[in-house]
Amino acid sequence: MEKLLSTKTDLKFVPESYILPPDTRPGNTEVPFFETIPVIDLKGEPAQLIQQIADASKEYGFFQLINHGVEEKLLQDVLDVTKEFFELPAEDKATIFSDDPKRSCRLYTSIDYMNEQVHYWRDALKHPCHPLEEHSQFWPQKPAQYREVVGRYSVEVWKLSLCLMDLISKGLGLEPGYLTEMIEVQLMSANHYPACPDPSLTLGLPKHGDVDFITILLQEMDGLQVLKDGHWLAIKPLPNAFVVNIGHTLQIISNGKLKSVEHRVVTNQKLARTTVSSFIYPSYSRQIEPAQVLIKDSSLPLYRAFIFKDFLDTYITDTYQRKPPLERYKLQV
Ligand SMILES: O=C(O)CCC(=O)C(=O)O
Ligand SMILES: [Fe+2]
Repeated sequence: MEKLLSTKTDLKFVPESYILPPDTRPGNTEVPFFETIPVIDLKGEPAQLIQQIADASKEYGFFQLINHGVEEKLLQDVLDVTKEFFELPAEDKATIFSDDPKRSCRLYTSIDYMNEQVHYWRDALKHPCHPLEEHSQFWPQKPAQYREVVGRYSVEVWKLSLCLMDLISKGLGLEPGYLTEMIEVQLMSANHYPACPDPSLTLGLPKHGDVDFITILLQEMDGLQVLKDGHWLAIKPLPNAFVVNIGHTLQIISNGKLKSVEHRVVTNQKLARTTVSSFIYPSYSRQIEPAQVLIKDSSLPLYRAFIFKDFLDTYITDTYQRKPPLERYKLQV
């Protein structure tokens, strides 16, 4: 509990255990904005919308989404309530703090604090969301409006995920419902990156790709950076937009057509940053493999079949050892 960054006040220097080795330190965190990442209007003309999402997912693995139908007031309320959560007194946060990654609803810090060599400059509150009636009873009781606000938000994000899965299925030429039928799990992570005395030495999150189908990120200030042709570029915060990115599982199902792109989070010397990531998964027991239609159309499968739960396990081990997590599933073609 005393490990949480949000309960430490007045940090004047970066503690030794957060200083990254020179080869993974960000150094200068001021990088150019990624101006070419598409900004897609969900209210656009359907055929064009399908094409825009397909193109963005193939070329960049990232896009920003506007006119997505989630009310602005709700977006602000979610950011406010999550910020309030991290500002709660230590004794309130202690009730939900846990080092055990198997606990489904928990507050923790960094990634794997007990086992990692260097810590990351992030506290996180993580819990499942869908279906709401199964999960919201385990969410934090404070702030008083947390369950109500995050509950409404989760339902909206789930609806948006179904809509995006439908558009992505169509863009890939898969039969209707192919991807919507596969998604079952929605996990939310509220991330809090406090101001850091020296951002050149630390990261909020290291370079990684997401393991899921898609991630829907709510954010209001910069800090997220994407790797493009060996260079880091910053995602520009757009008011009320979502940042959407393709995860490893969708890269596999699309037989490599859609890209899961590596990204990281840098810290800020003056300002704390709070973001909300929603991860969309299949069921843990689901078999994952490249869609047959895409193989018939094009070439050979690039990945072998596996059970999603097993992939989650190897993703975690590989990521800790800084090995590319898709490598062990690749077929020789
Ligand atoms: O907080 C962010 O900007 C991104 C978080 C992220 O990459 C993740 O949760 O996987
Ligand atoms: Fe991520």
